[in-house]
Amino acid sequence: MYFDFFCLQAMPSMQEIWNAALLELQTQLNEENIENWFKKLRPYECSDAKLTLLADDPFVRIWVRDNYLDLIEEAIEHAAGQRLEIEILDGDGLEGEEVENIDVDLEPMAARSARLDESGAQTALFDFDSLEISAPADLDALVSAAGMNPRYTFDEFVVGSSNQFTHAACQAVASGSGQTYNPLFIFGGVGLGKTHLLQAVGIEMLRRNPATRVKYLSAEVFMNQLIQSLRQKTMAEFRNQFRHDCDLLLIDDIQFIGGKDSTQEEFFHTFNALYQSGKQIVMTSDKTPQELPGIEERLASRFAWGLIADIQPPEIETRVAILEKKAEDSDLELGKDVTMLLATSIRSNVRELEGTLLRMVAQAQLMNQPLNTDLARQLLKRMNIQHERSLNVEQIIRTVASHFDLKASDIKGSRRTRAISEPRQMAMYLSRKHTGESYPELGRKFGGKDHTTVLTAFRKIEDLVETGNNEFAAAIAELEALLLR
Ligand SMILES: Nc1ncnc2c1ncn2[C@@H]1O[C@H](COP(=O)(O)OP(=O)(O)OP(=O)(O)O)[C@@H](O)[C@H]1O
Repeated sequence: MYFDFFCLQAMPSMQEIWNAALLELQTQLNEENIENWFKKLRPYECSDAKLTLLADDPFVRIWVRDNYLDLIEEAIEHAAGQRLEIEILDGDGLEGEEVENIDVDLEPMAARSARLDESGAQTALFDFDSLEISAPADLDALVSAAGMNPRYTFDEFVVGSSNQFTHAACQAVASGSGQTYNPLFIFGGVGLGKTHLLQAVGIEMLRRNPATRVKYLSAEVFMNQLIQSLRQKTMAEFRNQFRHDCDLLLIDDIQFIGGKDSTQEEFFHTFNALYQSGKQIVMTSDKTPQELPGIEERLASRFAWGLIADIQPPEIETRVAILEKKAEDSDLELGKDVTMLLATSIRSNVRELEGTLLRMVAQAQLMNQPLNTDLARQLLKRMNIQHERSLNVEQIIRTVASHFDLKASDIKGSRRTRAISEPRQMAMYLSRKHTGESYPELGRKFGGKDHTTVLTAFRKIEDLVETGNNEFAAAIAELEALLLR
């Protein structure tokens, strides 16, 4: 067997293969992972087909086997030049080679690869530009190891006018075409998808190049790690991990460092070091840099050097699309009426929208009932969620009348020409659906009609909309868009 190990024309030892694999893993996983799992393994035996590693701690053995085996196999394949089966055995009582110095060279693999390519003198073993993560499971492992949620991808994000600018900026950064957007500063209200987009940048960069050293953390975690490093006198390592061992820094909720002077001081130097070496920084916040309370001017001005992008609460079409996507992803069947009811009840927080949907579905299942609008309305009431803006019958009558060039008195009157009776029936349908008032009460509000007239109108329009009658469905959708905006 011939190993091309870091361009040295010699057979590498089992220890060298393991060291090289660890070096590659170091470029993909954070230090904590390396310390907790990989430094606790040692190579034991190597044949043409198999490399055996030992772990003294049974938990480490099981955890690594269940979570990182694919990654190890890939790293070993790159190091050894061929695929080997990896086996992890209980090391208790077995002698293995101690792994002493895996930090032989902290220069990132990608940089090493590029330097060697440029010189042309040698062939680099690792070509990260062409390195593709084949199985999504590998990407998921990288993403989880970086502390991110594999679900927070661009694909899972529903784009609407409230977030399309920020979404586009994030995509530009992730594809490397947004080099002037440094830093990218995302701000917006609670639960609107800031963290989702922030992590989507990291996930996309890892997908494009698994060797990217992505650091994702909240500003609070940054501060906690800083305090711990000060206590444990490990500041050099703390600084290194952010200032040098990082290609992309994703900081969530930067507003947290407001008023925390030492954290701001440290972050200021981290920011400068990364910025000067051309490394991308993306931050999220609940306010613009200038509005952040307790943030030093020198930091606030730096935050505004690149691009500031905001996320607004989603408009009705986006709320509906988000609900449909979440329902589809969870294999849930959600009627159009229920979707609309939820989308009109929760307007300003996507997290709440998503959470309420899942709770409602779970409760309907527990009660063994289909999730129709009546049950959904009851559940919303029980969850103490009111329509954020409640519609009343008068408003609906006026809106329908003006949409069809009629007067409110036509809708409430008794003329039965089609041009009037159809809009009247639609107004009755919308009133029942969006106010939930009883049929007799609605009859009174529609000019003293019998409750069966309202009931018949409601059922007729509901039927037409559900069976996909385009003319009626389109008219109702237009009216709802007008009423619920
Ligand atoms: N446009 C969207 N498409 C799909 N899912 C979304 C969208 N916006 C938000 N979400 C979902 O809503 C939830 C909350 O989003 P996220 O945590 O990113 O909000 P945030 O703005 O960071 O909130 P906070 O201000 O509380 O930190 C997540 O599950 C996210 O996937």
